[in-house]
Amino acid sequence: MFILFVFGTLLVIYFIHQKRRQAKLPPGPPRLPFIGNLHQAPKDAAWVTFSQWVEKYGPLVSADFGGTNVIIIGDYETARDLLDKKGNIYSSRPRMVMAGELTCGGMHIMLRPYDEEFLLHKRIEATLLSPRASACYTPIQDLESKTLLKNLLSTNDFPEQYERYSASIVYSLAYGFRILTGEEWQAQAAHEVMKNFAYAGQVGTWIVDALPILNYLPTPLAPWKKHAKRWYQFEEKLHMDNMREGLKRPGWNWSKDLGNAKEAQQLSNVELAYDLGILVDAGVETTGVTIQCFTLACVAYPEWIPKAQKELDDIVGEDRLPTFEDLERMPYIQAVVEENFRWRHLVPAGVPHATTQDDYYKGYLIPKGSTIVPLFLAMRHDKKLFDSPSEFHPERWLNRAHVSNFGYGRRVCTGRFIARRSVHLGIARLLWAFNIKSKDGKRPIVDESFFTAGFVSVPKPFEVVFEPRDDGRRKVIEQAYEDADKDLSNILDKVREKQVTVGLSPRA
Ligand code: HEM
Repeated sequence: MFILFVFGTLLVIYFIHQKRRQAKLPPGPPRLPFIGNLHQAPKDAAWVTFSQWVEKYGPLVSADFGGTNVIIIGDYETARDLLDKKGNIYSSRPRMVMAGELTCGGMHIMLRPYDEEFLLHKRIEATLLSPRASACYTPIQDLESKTLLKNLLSTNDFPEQYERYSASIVYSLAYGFRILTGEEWQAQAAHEVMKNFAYAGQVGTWIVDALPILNYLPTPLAPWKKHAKRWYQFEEKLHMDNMREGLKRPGWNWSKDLGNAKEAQQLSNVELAYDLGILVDAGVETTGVTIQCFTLACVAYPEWIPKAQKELDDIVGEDRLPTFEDLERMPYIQAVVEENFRWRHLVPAGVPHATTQDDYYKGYLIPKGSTIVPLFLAMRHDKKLFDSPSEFHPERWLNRAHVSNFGYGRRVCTGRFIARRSVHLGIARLLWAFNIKSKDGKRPIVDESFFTAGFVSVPKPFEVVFEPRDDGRRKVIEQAYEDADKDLSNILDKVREKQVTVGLSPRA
């Protein structure tokens, strides 16, 4: 009887404490006892429901998904105040048992908690991804974008061509070999890895993500462990095979450089292979899908294209391709790139962060362990900042400071200096070379249903014709490709030399 009384009292105290804490949380949809908002947790296209909540409750929303406190950030100001300025609190990641711990063995840098180990891996990679190092990789982007244009003279299959472009840049850097067709076994296996990862990370699919304690169960009672083990083994083999290949290839590359890092000596080969493998995976889909969105904007809102092409023609002329140096002098093309990121970001719900201690913001409590959703879609379609946000208007960016397209604070995308150049040069050269038109001559109506609903949201298939703007340009493309140095080891050694010239000390 006494025990029951004590237990009951503790329960009442607990509920009063919870209620008090809840009262201090940011506003949000009403919660049910015990499950909170679990019944409203979106399985797909979470950004749609979250954006409705932001519209209703304001730029800081809280929800409770079965005990996980979720804080949704719906405008740039709040994102900067919390994720950038309070990076010491907001830089961890939510725990993902199935995707992070089991499928990737805890070695996926994007899913690592913010701790000493994460910082060690970040430091080792930083040398390869710094602004100065990234600026040395332009000869690879130059070759791959020439290859992209040449291929688009004979095919309109742009999603595959963009993926080849993005993949070949990072494979060249990481492993010293190019992706020439996309049919290579490494590219195919990488697809399998990304598919498995997406499935492993699917919200609401794995009970162990809701109840991590279940992970202590032995494998016969935990069927998810069998899937995860198979996926882990497949991915580990791919990353290890690629790294071994990279070490054998002639010329400088990341596999050799990373392996020689002083701090790398305390890491196993598998950890190093994972660091490289994740960088490569992170670079493929992101860059390719970003340029797909640009292509969709070309056919859905073509009004801006003549202005962009005029700027290209004024600065570059008809007889050569745009270069990296030209990009600096083309504010309209820069505005196109910026608008492209705003109009449709490939991760509309952003990549979640997590808090490592309680925090207060404008009187609201943000509890330790909260999942923080930087809701890119709501920020980019904020009507206070952008008129008719669903339309594509590069003009918005001509007199406005650019915003972050690569995340926030201490978890900001480490590949952004490479990615931005790949996207920028790719877009400038495509616009210089082609009239990009929809195949049936109609403008597609682009709304949410035009995009897939997974974590990475991709335009659904649409048909486009890449028509060289004139015969002279066709010849320029063919000649530029013909004349390009295609000896990758030679290019990589030049990349290395360039690094030395700008004062860097390559480790291989
Ligand atoms: C257009 C292309 C790209 C876009 C739009 C993009 C975007 C992002 C975003 C939004 C994040 C999450 C940031 C945050 O949590 O606040 C991220 C993380 C990351 N990105 Fe990118 N990215 C791109 C290309 C790349 C490339 C080329 C690489 C590697 C070479 C790369 C490597 C990474 C890594 C390693 C992380 C995890 C950082 C961490 O957790 O600390 N990304 N990226």
